[in-house]
Amino acid sequence: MSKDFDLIVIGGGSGGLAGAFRAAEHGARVALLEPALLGGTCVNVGCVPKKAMWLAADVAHKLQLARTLGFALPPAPLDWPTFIAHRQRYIGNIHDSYRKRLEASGIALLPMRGHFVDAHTVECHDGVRLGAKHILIATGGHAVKPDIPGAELGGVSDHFFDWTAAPERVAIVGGGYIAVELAGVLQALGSRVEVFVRGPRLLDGFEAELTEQLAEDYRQAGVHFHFQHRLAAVEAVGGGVQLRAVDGEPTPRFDAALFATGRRANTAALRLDAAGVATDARGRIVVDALHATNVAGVHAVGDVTTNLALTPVAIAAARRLMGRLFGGRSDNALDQSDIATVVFSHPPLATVGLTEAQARERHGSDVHVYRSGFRPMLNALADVPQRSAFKLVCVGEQRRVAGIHLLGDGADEILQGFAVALKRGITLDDLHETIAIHPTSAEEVVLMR
Ligand SMILES: Cc1cc2nc3c(=O)[nH]c(=O)nc-3n(C[C@H](O)[C@H](O)[C@H](O)COP(=O)(O)OP(=O)(O)OC[C@H]3O[C@@H](n4cnc5c(N)ncnc54)[C@H](O)[C@@H]3O)c2cc1C
Ligand SMILES: NC(=O)c1ccc[n+]([C@@H]2O[C@H](COP(=O)([O-])OP(=O)(O)OC[C@H]3O[C@@H](n4cnc5c(N)ncnc54)[C@H](O)[C@@H]3O)[C@@H](O)[C@H]2O)c1
Repeated sequence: MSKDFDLIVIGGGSGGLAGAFRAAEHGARVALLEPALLGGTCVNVGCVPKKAMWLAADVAHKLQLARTLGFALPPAPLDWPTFIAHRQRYIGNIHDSYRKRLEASGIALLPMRGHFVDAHTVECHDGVRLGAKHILIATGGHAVKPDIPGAELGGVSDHFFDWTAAPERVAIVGGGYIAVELAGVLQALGSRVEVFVRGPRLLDGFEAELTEQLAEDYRQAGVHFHFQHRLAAVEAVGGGVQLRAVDGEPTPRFDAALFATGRRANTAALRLDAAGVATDARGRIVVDALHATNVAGVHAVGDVTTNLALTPVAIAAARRLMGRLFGGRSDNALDQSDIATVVFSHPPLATVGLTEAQARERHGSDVHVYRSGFRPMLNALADVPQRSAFKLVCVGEQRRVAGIHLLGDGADEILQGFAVALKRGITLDDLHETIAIHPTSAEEVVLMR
């Protein structure tokens, strides 16, 4: 049996759903294949449950501050099952709203996997073949563990979201987004956390000064770091695990270990060769600025491609693409420069544009850096030492703002508006001409000199 559509979308995560909805808005007949829960990584085992856990950790921090400031609160450890019930209800509501929207948009949802038969035909898991002029691949990625003995004894972020209590002692391997975010949450919710980083620092690609400050904040909160750690094996010991380094040194026992060592594109099961779709050495689909693959009619967005692996990037790419395919827009490439991003650490680290090192590489000595270090009022009131660190990177005689890097409470919410300004090419003078909002942390951004 074969059924024809204008568009077949493989994968119902951030990019796939955005593409399906936008194509249907433009009047396209759309089929969407998704074998698992609607919303993909972000909704089910990524941004959403992660942010929920981050909020729980934030409440734990605030309770601690409240006690210091004189609120007569008894110790209040988190009851994980209660919180998880709230978290999952929230996620369930997202599933319901997607399902309703798919129905209302007339999108055919097929709850199964698909793979290519040729560039215009997808075979579903049940053998049904679908044909379409356009196919969008949006199959995302999955967490990978290092290829070392005992790796199966450790979990990945997906497993973290199944936990119903904080383990007493946790080892986290990795120094990127997920390692830093989960370390912060687990520490705040009562675990003793040790982080094993193979390099010399956290969060490569982020502003080094701020990541050093973040590591110091984590240390003060009780997190232990092991930089330049060369992991050789994970071993079972006394109902838990220990990590063994290349030099033979074993760690003490942990109740659980999590790998946060990167993700790989979900391309292996797509039979891309049947359509002739090219991938890079890491299995990611190669796309041009318009999200076209090397095969006419086959497109790809999101984590399955070489783009930045962030939900808003997948969504924006899919919407642009559908505008071009079905909305009559001709050149509709996504501008992927200066994408703002936040690491949901404690406190959060928000960044847009060039770091100082990147700016110096591009602009030599014509780089001007402005800093602000201060204690947010709540921390000062409670006599908590944690400070915020803001940094502006400007270039040229005009002092065009090329990078904004904010570490501190509220940074996650402050950055979005300044990211618009940076993309519009503002200068330091523009910031200075803006009257501050007082008393806030955000005002520091317009006062740095
Ligand atoms: C722990 C964690 C936290 C994160 N936090 C953030 C954050 O705070 N902010 C942010 O912007 N990004 C965050 N991300 C990244 C974000 O989740 C991804 O960038 C985003 O989900 C990518 O969307 P996607 O559509 O490309 O893929 P996905 O959302 O992964 O969706 C892919 C879908 O394709 C389906 N699929 C796979 N193979 C097939 C097949 N053969 N046939 C049919 N369907 C298939 C899968 O079941 C899945 O539902 C986080 C990621 C993780 C892991
Ligand atoms: N707040 C957010 O927006 C957010 C949060 C989580 C994830 N994400 C997205 O998901 C992606 C994946 O996150 P991630 O943290 O898994 O990846 P990542 O690329 O950010 O970090 C991976 C880390 O693992 C280390 N590593 C890799 N292989 C290793 C090995 N064999 N042994 C030891 N360490 C190893 C790397 O050095 C790096 O520190 C991110 O790059 C980001 O795009 C975004």
